[in-house]
Amino acid sequence: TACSSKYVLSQMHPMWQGPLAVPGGDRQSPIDIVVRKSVFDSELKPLVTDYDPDTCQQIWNNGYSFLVEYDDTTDKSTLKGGPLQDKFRLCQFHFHWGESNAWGSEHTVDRRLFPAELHLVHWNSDKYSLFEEAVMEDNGLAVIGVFLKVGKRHEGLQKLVDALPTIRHKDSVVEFTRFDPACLLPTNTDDYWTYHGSLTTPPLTESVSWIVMKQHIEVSHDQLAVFRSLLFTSAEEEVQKSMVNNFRVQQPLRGRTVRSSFT
Ligand SMILES: CC[C@H](C)CCC(=O)Nc1ccc(S(N)(=O)=O)cc1
Ligand SMILES: [Zn+2]
Repeated sequence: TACSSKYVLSQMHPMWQGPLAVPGGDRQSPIDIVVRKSVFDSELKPLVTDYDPDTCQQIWNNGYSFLVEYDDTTDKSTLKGGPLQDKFRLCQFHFHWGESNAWGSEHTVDRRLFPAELHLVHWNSDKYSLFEEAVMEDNGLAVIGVFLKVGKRHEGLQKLVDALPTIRHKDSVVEFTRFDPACLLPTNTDDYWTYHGSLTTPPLTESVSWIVMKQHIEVSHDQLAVFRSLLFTSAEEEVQKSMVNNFRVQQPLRGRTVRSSFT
């Protein structure tokens, strides 16, 4: 899909972590969510996700994370409600993780780090006709963030974990069908924080309505270990580098308010 091919353009080695010159740069992501400074907003609605597993197409290693991509040529897998005024189309989901269980998430809650974080990426199909248009607009994207904790095995995740050894190297892709991303959402999707931010990898465009779930999901130690068996490097490269620590450091809040859907 468009979102995926474009994503490969933006794949960068984590070395870019530095303060890249970003237009404006006053609404960058990720951030630390300071719970006691978040503001309850009673206008915030429950999230409404409507994902069709038949739109799942492929899974691939883009040299920074692994992406599960969805057919976003129709409104078959959508997100609406929450803080959003429009309908958003799912185009892909991916994760960020650490080399150890002590860190790996991009967002933090009162400075608390999680071992990994899931991002479900959607674009505003009411206002734009293509992902790459939406990615440049300030209300173009909506990304749901879900924290992962190490605990019991996540049955729904296992199908995805089993596919990872087939895409160990950068630019490898395999067909991946009939995966319902709703199984990766926590049981409670009514409680979330939301704020206006950016993509967390280049082009770092400030086009994202972030929706960070309060409730985490659990995955097993072994499942997370398979994430770490992926490689940043392609098959040809002599030195193979483990795909770990593919997260961006927290960015300044710059006066933004984080709203909460719960008290
Ligand atoms: C013109 C298209 C441009 C290359 C964007 C391609 C893309 O989809 N990038 C992307 C998506 C999600 C995140 S995150 N980690 O969820 O903030 C980071 C980067
Ligand atoms: Zn991400």
